[in-house]
Amino acid sequence: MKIKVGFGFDVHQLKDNHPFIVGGVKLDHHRGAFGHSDADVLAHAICDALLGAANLGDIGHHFKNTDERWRGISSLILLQKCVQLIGEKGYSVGNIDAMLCLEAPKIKPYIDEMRKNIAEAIGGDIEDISIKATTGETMGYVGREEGVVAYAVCLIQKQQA
Ligand SMILES: Nc1ccn([C@@H]2O[C@H](COP(=O)(O)O)[C@@H](O)[C@H]2O)c(=O)n1
Ligand SMILES: C[C@@]1(CO)OP(=O)(O)OP(=O)(O)OC[C@H]1O
Repeated sequence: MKIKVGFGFDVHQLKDNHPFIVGGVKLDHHRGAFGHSDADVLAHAICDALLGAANLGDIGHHFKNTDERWRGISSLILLQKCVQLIGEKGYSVGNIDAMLCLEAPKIKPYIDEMRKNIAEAIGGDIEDISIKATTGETMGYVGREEGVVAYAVCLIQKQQA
């Protein structure tokens, strides 16, 4: 078995009266993430972790933010496409561990739905998807609610030829 590790990071600007989609869940909040797609920071960090593990570049390389096909798209679809891309190199997803940095809202009540959405998108087991969160303790752009950040690591695996 060949096992590889990947790391992903993403940040999106927060704006008033904007939808806030994280892990495919629409959060109930007065501010939301701005981007070309649905700006799902968690899905994007996971995409980058998967692509990085397979040495396939990053999300912007595969899904350009000037391409009208991706405008407003659910990032769970982009995640499915990343799983297809690593699949073409013979890899499947082992596990994912992610960290969200956002001041508000509290995401604890949404975490299981996010894990389910991510697991469905990658065609994996919810037990292999971990999502955690921390605030910025009122400091920096996270603390001022100017932005939202996500980090993700993953393992991917394939049988040795
Ligand atoms: N947006 C968030 C941020 C944090 N949590 C949960 O609260 C705990 C305490 O947060 P700290 O920033 O003080 O570390 C943290 O362990 C998370 O479980 C959250 O649900 N949503
Ligand atoms: C996902 C893409 C493509 O719609 O756009 P955004 O939603 O702006 O997100 P970003 O994290 O900048 O990643 C890459 C993009 O090309």
